[in-house]
Amino acid sequence: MSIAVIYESMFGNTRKIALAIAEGLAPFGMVSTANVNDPRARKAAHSANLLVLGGPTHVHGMSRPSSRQEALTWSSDPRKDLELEPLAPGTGVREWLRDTELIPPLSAAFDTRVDIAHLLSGAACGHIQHALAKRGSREVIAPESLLVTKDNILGVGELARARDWGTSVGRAMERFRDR
Ligand SMILES: Cc1cc2nc3c(=O)[nH]c(=O)nc-3n(C[C@H](O)[C@H](O)[C@H](O)COP(=O)(O)O)c2cc1C
Repeated sequence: MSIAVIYESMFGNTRKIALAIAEGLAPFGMVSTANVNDPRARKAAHSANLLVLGGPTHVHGMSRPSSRQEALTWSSDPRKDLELEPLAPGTGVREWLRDTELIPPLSAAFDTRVDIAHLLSGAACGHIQHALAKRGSREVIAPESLLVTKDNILGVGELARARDWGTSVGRAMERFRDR
């Protein structure tokens, strides 16, 4: 099976989570991982059986040009101590999904968000899965949020949880394949 793990990330948290998910998926097929602003992302999606797509939660949902602009502003505030990802300026998951011609038949969605009550944080992952379904892709497993602190630092144990979730995605994908 060919698996594409595609992510958006302004400050690196979602990139690290995506790489950990890819590790968990490694026993289940050929895994390619790419940022939405890397041309390889589209190529990987076009040839994949399964797309695992994720991004940061911005304003309770998927990022928009305005929220990514806000993130750029945060990164130039020395008090926040945030380093911008080299591939950060550009498109987001929402636009990438809209502009990618071929979306794999199977998918799973994830996000990163702040570790506070879901009612307060919102979560991008459900919106991403909904957008994938609108493109005709079937979810193999429920969307998942991985958590960061209010200071934008990955929570303790979240990389391990991401690896385990990747393994669960792989197992779920196999159940779909065997049907
Ligand atoms: C403009 C902006 C808006 C955000 N809005 C939310 C939000 O509504 N809920 C939330 O839980 N986190 C929110 N966050 C925090 C990010 O989801 C979180 O820091 C994420 O891990 C960043 O991922 P990244 O490092 O891959 O960019 C927001 C961050 C930014 C920059």
